[in-house]
Amino acid sequence: MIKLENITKTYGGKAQVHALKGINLTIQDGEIFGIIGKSGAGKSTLVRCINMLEKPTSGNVMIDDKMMTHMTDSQLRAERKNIGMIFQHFNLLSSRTVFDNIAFPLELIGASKDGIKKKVADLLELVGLTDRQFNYPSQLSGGQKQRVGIARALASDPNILLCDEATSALDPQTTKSILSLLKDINKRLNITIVIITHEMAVIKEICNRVAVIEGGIIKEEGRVVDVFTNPQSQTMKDFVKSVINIELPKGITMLGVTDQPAPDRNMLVRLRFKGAATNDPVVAAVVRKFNTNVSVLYGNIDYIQDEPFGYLIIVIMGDMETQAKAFAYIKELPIGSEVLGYVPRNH
Ligand SMILES: Nc1ncnc2c1ncn2[C@@H]1O[C@H](COP(=O)(O)OP(=O)(O)OP(=O)(O)O)[C@@H](O)[C@H]1O
Repeated sequence: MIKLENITKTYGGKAQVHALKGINLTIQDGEIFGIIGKSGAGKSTLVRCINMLEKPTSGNVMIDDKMMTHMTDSQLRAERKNIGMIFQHFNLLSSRTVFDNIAFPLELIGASKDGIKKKVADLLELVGLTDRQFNYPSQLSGGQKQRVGIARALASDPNILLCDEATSALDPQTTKSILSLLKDINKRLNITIVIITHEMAVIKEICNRVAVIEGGIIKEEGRVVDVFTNPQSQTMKDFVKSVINIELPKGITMLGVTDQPAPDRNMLVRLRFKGAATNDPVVAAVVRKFNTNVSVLYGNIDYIQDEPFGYLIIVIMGDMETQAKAFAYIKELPIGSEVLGYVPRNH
C-alpha cells in the first residue's frame, strides 16, 4: 500500500513555488491508480515524492508501512528497487543495445552473468521485443522504446511501477498497445501501477481509480466509473467532458431551458447508468406506468474497461403532475438522475 499523508512540496529560491499543498492519498496493492491534471498541476512532483526522487517539504510517504520520509539515503536506494519508473521520453542509454539497457539495473546490483541473461530474456519476451534485443534505441519506434523502458523498470522485480506521462509522446494506436501491456503486467505480476497523465482517455482505458490534481491540491478522487458517471468537481467535469459528451446538445439549449415547471413546458431529465443498470428499460417503464410520452433526445453508452456506463437525456411529457410523479418514480430507481430544466412543449 502507498500512503501519502499531508504531503507538501515547496520549491526554493526567491520566488517560492508551492507545488503540492497537503496531499492525502492511499493507493491499494494491485490497483492501477491514475493521477490526472493539467500542465503545472503538480503531477510529476507528486509521483516523484512516492519514490522520494523529490523530497517532500513536509508530510509522510509510507510504502507497506515503511516510512520513506524517515529513511537515510542508502536505505532509500535499497527501497527504490521495489519501485520501478518509466518516463515520457523513455530515458534509455543510447550507446547500449536493448539487451544492455534492460540489463543495466541488474549489473548495478551485481547480478551474475547467467542470472542477467535469463532475466533479460524473460523480460524481452514479456514486452515482445526478443527479436530487437541487439538493436540500439535509435533503431526503435517510440512504442518499442517505451517497451524497453518498461522491461528495464521491471528488472528488479518491483511491486510498484510509476508511470510519468509514459504515453504522452506516443500516437493513439501505440498508446493503446502500451496501456494494454501495462494492464497485462498488472494482472500477471500483481504490480501496483501509478499513472500520471493529462489525458482522460488514458484513465478511461486502464485505471481502476483516479484522483484529479489542480494547483497542488487533490480536487476529487474515486472509482473511474463513478467519476465518469457523476463527476463532482469542475476540474473533473472538464476532464470527463474531454472524452464523453455529458452536456446538453446545443439545439436544446437554444430552445430556452427554464428552472421552473410550467403548464406549457415538458421536463428535461438526464439519466446516468452504470453496470447492470445500463440494461434497465427505464423509458418504457415510465411510458407504461404514467401513460405519458417520453422522447429520447440524446444517448451515449460506453465502456470503462468491461463495465458499461451511459447517459440518456429524455423529455417527459404530460401535465405537470404526471411529470413530477414520473420523476419521483425515476428517483427511486438504482440509477443517477437529475432534472436539467423545462423546455417549451411544442419544441
Ligand atoms: N525543480 C523545480 N524548481 C522550481 N519549481 C519547480 C520545479 N519542478 C516543478 N516546479 C514547479 O512546480 C509546479 C508543479 O510542477 P510539476 O512538474 O509537478 O507539474 P506537472 O503537473 O507534472 O506539469 P507538467 O505536466 O507540465 O509536467 C509548477 O509550477 C512547476 O513550475
